[in-house]
Amino acid sequence: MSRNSEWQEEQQRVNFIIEEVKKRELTLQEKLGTTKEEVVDIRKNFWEDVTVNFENADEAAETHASIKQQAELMSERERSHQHDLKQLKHLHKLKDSPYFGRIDFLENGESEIEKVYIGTSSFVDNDGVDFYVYDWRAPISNLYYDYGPGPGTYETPSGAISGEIEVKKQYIIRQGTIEHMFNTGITIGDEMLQEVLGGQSDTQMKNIVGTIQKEQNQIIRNDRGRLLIVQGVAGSGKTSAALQRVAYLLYRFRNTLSADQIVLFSPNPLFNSYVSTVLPELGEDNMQQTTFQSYLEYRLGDEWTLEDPFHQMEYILSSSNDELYEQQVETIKMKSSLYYMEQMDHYLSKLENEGLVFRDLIFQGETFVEKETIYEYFYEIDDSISIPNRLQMVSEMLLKKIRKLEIEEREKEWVDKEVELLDNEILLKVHQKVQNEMKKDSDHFYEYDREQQLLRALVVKRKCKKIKSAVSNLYFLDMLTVYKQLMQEILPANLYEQSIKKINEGLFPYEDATPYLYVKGKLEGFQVNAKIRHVFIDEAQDYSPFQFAFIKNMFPRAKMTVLGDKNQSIYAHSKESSFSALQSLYDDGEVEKYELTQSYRSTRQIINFAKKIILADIEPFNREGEKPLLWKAQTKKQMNENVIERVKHLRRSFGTVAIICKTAAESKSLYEAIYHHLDVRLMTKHSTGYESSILIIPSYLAKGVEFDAVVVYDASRSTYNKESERKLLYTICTRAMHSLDVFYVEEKSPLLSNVSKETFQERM
Ligand SMILES: Nc1ncnc2c1ncn2[C@@H]1O[C@H](COP(=O)(O)OP(=O)(O)OP(=O)(O)O)[C@@H](O)[C@H]1O
Repeated sequence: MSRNSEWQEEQQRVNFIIEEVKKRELTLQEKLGTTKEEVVDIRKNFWEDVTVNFENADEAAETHASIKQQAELMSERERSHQHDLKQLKHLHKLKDSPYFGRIDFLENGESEIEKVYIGTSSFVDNDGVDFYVYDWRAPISNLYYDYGPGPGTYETPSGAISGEIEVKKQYIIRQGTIEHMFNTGITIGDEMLQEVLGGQSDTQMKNIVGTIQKEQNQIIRNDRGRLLIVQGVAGSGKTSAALQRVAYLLYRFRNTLSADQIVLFSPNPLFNSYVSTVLPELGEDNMQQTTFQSYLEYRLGDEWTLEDPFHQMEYILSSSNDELYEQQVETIKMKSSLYYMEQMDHYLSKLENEGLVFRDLIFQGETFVEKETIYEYFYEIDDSISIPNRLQMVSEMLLKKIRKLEIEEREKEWVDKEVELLDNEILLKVHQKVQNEMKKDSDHFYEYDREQQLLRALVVKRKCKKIKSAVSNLYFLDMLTVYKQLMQEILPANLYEQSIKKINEGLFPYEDATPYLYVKGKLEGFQVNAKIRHVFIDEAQDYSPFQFAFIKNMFPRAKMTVLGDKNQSIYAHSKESSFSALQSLYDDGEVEKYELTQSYRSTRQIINFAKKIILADIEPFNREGEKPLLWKAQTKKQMNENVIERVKHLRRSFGTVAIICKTAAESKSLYEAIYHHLDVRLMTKHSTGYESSILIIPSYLAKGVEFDAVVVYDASRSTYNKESERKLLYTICTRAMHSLDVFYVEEKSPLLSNVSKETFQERM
């Protein structure tokens, strides 16, 4: 068949499918209208359609059954309505681009080749027999991602199916028109990827279902194991694989798993919004998204104002002259190790027999129960009972005491005064209550006395509310002192003193938050989240072993997918061994590991430059661009002028140009220096999104995100000179898709000394 007539035939099929989709949309819209009316109708007539009669037990049971039946009918209609709405969303997407791939598959033992078209969701003919389009997550679609032409096998619930793939094709269809069509081999074609990756960056991440690579597909579809670890170089598609994996799991386990049972921990709010459109674009609901910081804040409640990790980061990146700097870094490292957790466990086990610290219980400004008494109560309880259970028992004991106190207090003088201060509304309510009582019981003693009795009880009850809730929430345990004592026991004296000083300054140090919550959980009982079935941790190299262990503990029923790049770890607590520490928390058979070495984001020239910074093994994708430019200036003023000119030039070709500074302080001062000359936007830790434009952004906030052009600001010896900043510099450079410029004053950073001259061009 000539290429032209083949193209025409394919376009005709696309037209046919789109017509069918439109028809289905109409039918569905009509159905949706009817279901909606039905639901409104059921709601309106709910009480008319049930027979309500509570005269005797039989009638009541019948009433109950009738209400239940009616409620079930309504929720069934509502479910069907939701299902149809989702279906409509899928159809809407198919109308624009019904599919992106095709394989012609001859199943062993069959004589007819099946043409399997693959798109973002399935579309079946009216009889429900023929698949016009298969969902990319359907078992048969796996052939498309895992094989080229030749033999292929896919798994189904009833066993493996093998056969021969005769043809493998890819399409780019936009607004119903085939724009590109290729025959392709095992890797999903270079042409297609060139087309996708060569485009301009987006302020929102795109789905990659049309071009998922074989090694990414393994990660997306793996449903074995409890822990899946992905170590992948910058731009290798870890985040993409994670998001498509969420979509896959929602499809594969659609009867038992919903989006709100999945949580993604992401590095910062900007990243959160950057990835938030991928799942809706695939017709799925978004999973829960949070940052570890927000999660800690939520867990700490109002008890503390938590230092944010970026505050810590600013200190680490800009205060190396501080005399306590080394000590501070050492403390952070110590508190993030599993060794610290073990030491804590050891200390906590000693508390079984002695050493917990309590607070006096105060009522009306006076000590009601002394802490020593609470201590005695606690340690008198059988020590075979766990600490959380013993604390509960003490709490109940104290509540009993408070109830007794309540009765005694009613007779006290202070109550008279408080009764007088009660507002009229309450007086009226109590009066009415007494009137009602008197109707039922004529024998009742005097109305006035009864009213007084109730009012006094009410006043005392109100006064005791606070102390009762404090006791129920175990505030009589002095957690902070326990935690301080524990640090004193475990840490060397100098680190201990510094830690105490930091806590006393008012902000709760970030490095203490997880250990503190761990101790609290161990003593008071963990409030675990058993609803969550999958936890995803992106940029996982930035989590400490302690934090991993904590997350595992908090989500006991969840499987974990952990994605990171050891070469991008930028926090003081990060360790190369973080992943192996995490692995050590699982049995060998529970862990699945993958490595991604091919980078898709940046041009070959950018990767060749960046990989020399860390001497890593990265395969660039075959996409060409300009060599990075290194701009030398004699003064800072000149560097700023160079940046302004270059950015103006870049902006003519690119949508988003990011000027990446080392710290937030530097970003701000650059912004102030250049905003009169350039239309720039300053990104801060509070930024949740951006439009295609010129941005100034601190290094650590650019994590996980990408830009058309990156300008590395001030890569001078004076700014980047510590070995610990090597990975940061690498991370910054790998944010660039098409163009990279590095600016410095006088002498470039020694961290660039391994980068060979052939990989860049110099400018003065
Ligand atoms: N199979 C693919 N098809 C098309 N684009 C892809 C594919 N894999 C990755 N990409 C693109 O490569 C870029 C990098 O992907 P992603 O952000 O997922 O990588 P990452 O490994 O999380 O990166 P980093 O660790 O550097 O933040 C994105 O633009 C993504 O769309």
